[in-house]
Order: sequence, then C-alpha cells, then structure tokens
Amino acid sequence: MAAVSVLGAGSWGTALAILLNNNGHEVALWSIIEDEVNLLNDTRENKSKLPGIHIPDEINITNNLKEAILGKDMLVMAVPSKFVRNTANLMKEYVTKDQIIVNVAKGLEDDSLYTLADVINDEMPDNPVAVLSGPSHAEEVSRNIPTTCVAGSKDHDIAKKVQDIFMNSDFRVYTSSDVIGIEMGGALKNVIALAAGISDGIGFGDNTKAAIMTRGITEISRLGVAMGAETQTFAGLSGIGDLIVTCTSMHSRNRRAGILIGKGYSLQEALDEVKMVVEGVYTAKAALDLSEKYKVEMPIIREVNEVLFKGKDTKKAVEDLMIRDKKIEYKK
Ligand SMILES: NC(=O)C1=CN([C@@H]2O[C@H](COP(=O)(O)OP(=O)(O)OC[C@H]3O[C@@H](n4cnc5c(N)ncnc54)[C@H](O)[C@@H]3O)[C@@H](O)[C@H]2O)C=CC1
Ligand SMILES: O=C(CO)COP(=O)(O)O
Repeated sequence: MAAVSVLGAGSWGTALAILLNNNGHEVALWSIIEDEVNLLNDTRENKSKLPGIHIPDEINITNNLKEAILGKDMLVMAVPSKFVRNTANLMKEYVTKDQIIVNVAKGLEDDSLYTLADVINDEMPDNPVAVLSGPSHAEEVSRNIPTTCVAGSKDHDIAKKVQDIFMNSDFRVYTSSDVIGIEMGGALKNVIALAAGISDGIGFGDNTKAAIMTRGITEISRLGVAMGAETQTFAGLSGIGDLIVTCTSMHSRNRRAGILIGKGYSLQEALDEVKMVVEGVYTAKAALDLSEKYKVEMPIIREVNEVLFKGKDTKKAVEDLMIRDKKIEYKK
C-alpha cells in the first residue's frame, strides 16, 4: 500500500481521493481554500460537487501543504489547469525527488502553450511526472461505475506504479508512453465538447454532433502528431474515448456550458451556471495559438474561439464550417 496525497478538492480530486482510500492507500486530500477544507471536514461530503457521496473518515482533509506532501509516495495534482503552475511552485519547497507527481488536470498553459506535465516538469525538474486521463466523470467514478483510464509516463515503471495504485475492479487503468498524445487529447477534447454542446443548444441533431466529434478528433490528432504524439493515441481512451464521454454526457461541464451558449447565454452566464471549472474555455485560445505555431488547420477550434471571445453568432459559426472549401477525407 502507498501513501498518496490528492491536491485539489474539487469533484475530481474528491472522487480520486475516495477511490484511492477504497484501494487501501493512506490518503490525504489538500485544498488551498481553508473554507472548503473546513466544510469537507464538517460534513464529510462535497455537497456542491458530489452530493450524496460520503468521504471516508480515514481520508485526511487538510489545508496544510507541508503535511499533505511529507512522506507521500505519490502526489496527484487535481487542481484546474490555470492553478497548476502556482500549486507546483508552492509544492517544490516540500517535495523530495523520489515522489511521483501525477497530473490529472486537462488543459494547456495559456502563455507558454506548455502541456501541464511540462509545467510541472518546469517547476519540479527532479521529480518523475506522469499523467492519468480518459473518459472518467467524477460523478460516475465516485459511484463505482466501471471506468477506464490510461496512465502515461515515458518511464514504463512509473506508468506501471500509477496503474498499480489506481486500478481496481471498477477502475481499469492501461499504461502508455505517449504522454504528449494523452495530454493533447485530454486538453483539446474540452474545446470540441463546447462545440458539441453549442450544436445541441442551438437544437441541431445527432448528425451535427457526430460530425463535430469526428472532425474534432481529426483536428486534435493533426495538432498532436505535429507536436510529436502518436496517431494511435487519439483512437484510445484519452483521445476518442474522452471525446465521446465529454460530447455526450450531461455530467460534462464543457458540454453543459456549450449548450447554454448555444441557447443564447453569454460566456459568463454559462460559466456562472455550470459553477465547476470549464477547462475548454481556457484551452481554446492556447489551442488556436498552437495551431498557428505548428501550421495545422483547426477550423472547429477557430470557430469556438470566435464564438467565445468575439461574440460570433453560433449559427453563423456552424454555417461557416459547412461552406468551407471542398476537402478530401481520404485519397489513396
Ligand atoms: N470533474 C471531473 O469529472 C474530471 C475533471 N478532470 C480535470 O480535473 C481538473 C479539476 O477539475 P474539477 O475537480 O472538476 O474542478 P472543480 O471546479 O470541481 O474544482 C476546483 C477545485 O480546485 C481547487 N482550487 C480552487 N482555486 C484554487 C487555487 N487558486 N489554487 C489551487 N487550487 C484551487 C479547489 O479545491 C476547488 O474545489 C480539471 O482540469 C478537469 O478538467 C479530469 C477528469 C474528470
Ligand atoms: O474530462 C472530463 C471527463 O473525462 C471532465 O470534463 P467535462 O466535465 O467537461 O466532461
């Protein structure tokens, strides 16, 4: 058994802390927000994000970062992407180089255009860094609904350790060495989910959503491969698997925000309504910047940016996607 800390007590951090506790590990759950820690300790429930799910008494819920880090074998970073650098920066005072850092957040850093594993590496260069990603809504994982994920590390032994620590009969974990592919799939599917939600919110049908998902994974894999990822990863759990769950589930924060925007809500109104982090909004701009940097065409991601940040009419965005130049899907 291992000693593990989960950093970030939102829906995903809470669900993973419970899973790790159920796996028999010694678990701490840290949040930077003192009020959040007090509420979780008082109620042993994350009422606003995972209502009805009991947080076992053995989990040490703490606001003390030093206490959360010291003596742990693994540190799981479950804070939203925009807080990853600052959290990693705070952590480095206490981490020792044998501790494995596992990133479970999905996003990109907007200025540097770094993936989150790269941000963590940048802050804690001596630590082994892994990622865990896949179609895995906290609402279902916390109810032990069968789920599959992939643990990625360039070092197979590290990926295997992550697999061993997280896996149980309801949570199946594969390993992969394609870290960049896993991260790009996880980050960019959120932008495509916004588009799928917008289409649903407008009242378009299943045909439209299937088109967005299929052309969406093409865009994601085109950029990912240009950045060094393996094509095959985008056909896997962290690619098409996560895209399917995000574009079709009512648990999806990104899809829900998209639906509201498609119905005419402003971006801010949609974010206020969803309450939890909508990562696609933060990733959209970085994805567009990366598409320009790598000279990769990403029309759906471009239109999502137009709608989110330039107030473009959602129906006009879809129309502009439909009347683009004629293209070949495949030619031998
Ligand atoms: N919710 C889910 O089902 C899944 C979420 N993820 C990813 O996990 C990450 C976290 O998502 P959620 O748990 O859904 O978010 P959330 O919105 O439920 O939780 C956010 C949490 O971040 C922490 N936080 C807030 N401000 C902070 C700050 N300034 N510094 C450090 N920590 C702060 C707090 O503990 C807060 O509860 C995201 O990148 C998301 O894409 C990945 C897989 C599943
Ligand atoms: O990444 C996630 C599930 O795999 C969570 O993001 P969404 O809630 O937008 O689907």
